[in-house]
Amino acid sequence: EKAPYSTFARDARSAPLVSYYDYIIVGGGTSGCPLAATLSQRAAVLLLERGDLPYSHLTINNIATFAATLADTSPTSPSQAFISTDGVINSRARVLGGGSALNAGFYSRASGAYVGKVGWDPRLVNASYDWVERKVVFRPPMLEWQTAVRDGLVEVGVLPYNGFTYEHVYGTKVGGTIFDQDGRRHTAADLLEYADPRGVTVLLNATVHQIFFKTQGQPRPRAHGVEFRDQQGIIHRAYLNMGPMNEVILTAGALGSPQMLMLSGIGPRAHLMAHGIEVLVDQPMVGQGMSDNPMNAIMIPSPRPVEVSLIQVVGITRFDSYIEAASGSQFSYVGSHRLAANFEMLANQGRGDGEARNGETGNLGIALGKEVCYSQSQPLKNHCIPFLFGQDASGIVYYTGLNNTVLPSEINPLLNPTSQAGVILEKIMGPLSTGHLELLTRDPYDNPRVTFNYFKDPRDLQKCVQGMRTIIQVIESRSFSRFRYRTLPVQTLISMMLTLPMNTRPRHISAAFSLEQFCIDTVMTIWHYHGGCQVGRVVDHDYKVLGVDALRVIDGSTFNGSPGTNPQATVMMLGRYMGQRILHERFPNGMK
Ligand SMILES: Cc1cc2nc3c(=O)[nH]c(=O)nc-3n(C[C@H](O)[C@H](O)[C@H](O)COP(=O)(O)OP(=O)(O)OC[C@H]3O[C@@H](n4cnc5c(N)ncnc54)[C@H](O)[C@@H]3O)c2cc1C
Repeated sequence: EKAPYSTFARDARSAPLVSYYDYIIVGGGTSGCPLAATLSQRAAVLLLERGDLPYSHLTINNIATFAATLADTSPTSPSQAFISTDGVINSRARVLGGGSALNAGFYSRASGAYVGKVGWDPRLVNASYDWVERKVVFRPPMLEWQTAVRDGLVEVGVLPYNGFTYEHVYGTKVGGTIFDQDGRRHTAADLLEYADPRGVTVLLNATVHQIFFKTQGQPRPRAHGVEFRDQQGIIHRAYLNMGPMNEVILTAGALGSPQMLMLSGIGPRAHLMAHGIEVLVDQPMVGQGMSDNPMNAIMIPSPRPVEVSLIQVVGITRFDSYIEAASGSQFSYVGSHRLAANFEMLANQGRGDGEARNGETGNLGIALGKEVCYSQSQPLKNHCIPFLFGQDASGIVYYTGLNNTVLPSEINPLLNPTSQAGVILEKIMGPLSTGHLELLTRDPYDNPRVTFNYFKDPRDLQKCVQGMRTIIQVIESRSFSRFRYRTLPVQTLISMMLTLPMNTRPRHISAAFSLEQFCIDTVMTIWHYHGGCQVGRVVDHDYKVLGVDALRVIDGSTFNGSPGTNPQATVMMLGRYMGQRILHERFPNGMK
């Protein structure tokens, strides 16, 4: 450790208009930070991040305010909301540390089989994981609610129980977390503490608009610099020093990296031309193979207090569904406290701003109100959600599932923030369903349009159904019984889920009875989206962009499948791993 990274990270407004480096890294995220720290040991590195320092945002720091960060949709939010064309509300990072500054903290390595399939060197992989773990990974506290989920998983046969381990092994385990014992978040930005401060410059609020290429006198286009803009819109240019080993490296994430390639002229010809972008390399695979592991969940109101916890336990099943859980006030799966607040406001007013539903009546004979439409609020603008609610004569708010099961608000954690609940969720491995990404505008600050095609492959749907069945068994297990109301059967919990504004997709009556339809209607993201610059399609096995020189992509956009149960361990590892490999290429005779 050489120095705290805040000593060499500064706002881009103070940067020179023109500067020169050996490596220019675009995106100070989960892989960009460890990569920059590693390369700085032997080269001059510029790391450009469009967001700010993570710890200047108070909500990032604290485990209890996980959802509040995602709910911040202001233009300077560290979390940039987007909705895929599938109608699933999602977030991408805009902050140093990237997704590791927003995420639920769970840390779990990729399997040996994954490492073998990708073709990584297992020794260097393990050393790189160790390097990450020494700085930012902790053992979670495992209090009562998480323990009940763990015991429930074991009771229903997700075996063996493997105790606390970072390894990816079948059965139930407790994994690592980037939240320390005080619930304080550590991020990939902390890995910059490994950097040599003389070798690295980190510029914040620096949005890269374009990569420059030399074409004259080159066998093929060669990256030689980037244009970035500071917060005031001032244009700066950074170029590579002379030298055959110097490179621009994209670490802008699964949305940012394919977007940046396209903005720089590498992508499908017709699409680039439609946006008036000069085509450098016609590369139809850029933006293809986008995948997001679907997440489905059941929320369980608890009669007893529960701890505030994010993911600590995982059940790794043999049918490729991973069961995880979170508890306490943050309710991550809704995606946003703001949605809950919107709903609460509308419910208390007893009206939505959408069309009224005609005189439907719940099973308690309460006249139910309207569906909730979001005409003002981002990111749900112009979306209606079939979310019915009503009030009885005493003014108590009720809400209803599609089969008209009415629950009083005191056991609805969304309406009653003081009540206690947890959520058990499942994510499917892979997934096999894929989609694509397209530019909407030429402004790198705007989100591209993304389609994930959740459950298009029926095998993904079957994994979801099996995962949901396991969740139901855990809820009904003896081990978990203290944390659920006996008066709320699972069927009611399922109905309750169908009322929550977790996505903008239509809900079907049959979803209350068919787990297939439930999976489709209530799909959410676990934010593990990846692809767009996949190995073998856009980059080679050394992560070099096909068809050009001096340009690599090293981040989640290169994955053909999400690694481990959750990807961040492997994304951070990959930054370190590739940093080491690039330095070995640069100094083949040794680092000294
Ligand atoms: C809410 C949430 C919860 C999650 N929970 C977990 C979890 O519990 N466990 C787990 O393992 N994983 C989790 N993940 C997933 C994990 O965090 C991501 O897969 C991982 O962080 C992706 O890393 P990356 O390096 O590919 O991209 P990122 O970390 O997103 O890095 C990309 C960086 O590039 C910057 N950038 C983009 N475009 C530009 C540009 N034009 N100019 C300059 N900078 C740019 C962005 O601001 C960002 O900082 C979660 C993710 C989210 C969002």
